[in-house]
Amino acid sequence: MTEKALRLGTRRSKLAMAQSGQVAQAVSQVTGRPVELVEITTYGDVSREHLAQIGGTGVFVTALRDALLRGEVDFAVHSLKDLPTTQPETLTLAAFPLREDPRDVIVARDALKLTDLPRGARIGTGSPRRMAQLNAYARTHGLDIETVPIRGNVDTRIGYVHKGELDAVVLAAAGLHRIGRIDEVTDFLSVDTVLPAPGQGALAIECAADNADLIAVLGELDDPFTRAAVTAERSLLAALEAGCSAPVGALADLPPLSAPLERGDPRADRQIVKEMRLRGVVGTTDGTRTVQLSTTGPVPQTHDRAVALGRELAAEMLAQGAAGLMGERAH
Ligand SMILES: NCc1[nH]cc(CCC(=O)O)c1CC(=O)O
Repeated sequence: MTEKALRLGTRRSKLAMAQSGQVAQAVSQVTGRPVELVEITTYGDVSREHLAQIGGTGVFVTALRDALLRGEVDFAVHSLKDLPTTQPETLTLAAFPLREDPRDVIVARDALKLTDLPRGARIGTGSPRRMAQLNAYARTHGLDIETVPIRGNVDTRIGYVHKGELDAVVLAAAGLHRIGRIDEVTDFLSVDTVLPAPGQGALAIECAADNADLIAVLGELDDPFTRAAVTAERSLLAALEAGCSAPVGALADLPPLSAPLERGDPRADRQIVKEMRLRGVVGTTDGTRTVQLSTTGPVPQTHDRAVALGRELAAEMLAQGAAGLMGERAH
């Protein structure tokens, strides 16, 4: 007997199709059921011009969630960094699969790295978070660069470099990896230089909150460390009351080791490493003022502890004046 296919609702952008396809394969493997992609088209897909005005990625998330709530699809895959921090009660994030590389990267002309860019180099990014941190880095490291606001999908953005309109653009490693263009990266930016967006590099698999059977099978794709990390990062973002386009960077990862690793050292095993470091940053887009803090402790073992970790770091950031740096928004 052939089992009925599970329906995965997806946007039709190249990135969305790539990540939905990858998750579809994984889900089909754990469930033994075929997974069928159902393309959800929104006004935002039809008109890029209007997307800026109607509110960025929010429209896509809303359209996917409407399809889930109407029962037209069984589950959906989101780029976590594009997902609002408020979760509707009727829907559940059933799995956070193992996170992809969370770093931001540069695609530059002539294989240039960030520190090789010539005086006056123009770097394209529409993200106030990236602008703030790149400009702050430039100020403290004697780099003379200009951040230029751009928008559009990954192809469009890389196109600015190929056409010679910009010296470099900033993108997420994860997106390039998923669409098979990671080879075009000319510099992987250290997270000490640019902290990624909360949830960057992670996907979230969402389904109806009352579908216990589906939640259970999707849960097999969940990576507990990824879940703890992104929950803390998104809690930090929510506590800073920042919109998705605000200049907030956050990353929870393994803390640096106090001593170099030897071959066979058990600390290399993530199961044995029990510590997590959470870092957060906010700054003005011109890079003149930033508040960056970090905290290290045991990997939170429950949702509530991960949420508390993010809130605590946000509270410390607010106490150091973070709120005053968050007035700016992307256009
Ligand atoms: N805002 C666009 C977006 N949303 C998710 C990704 C891919 C990276 C990810 O999944 O975190 C990107 C592209 C980018 O920032 O370069």
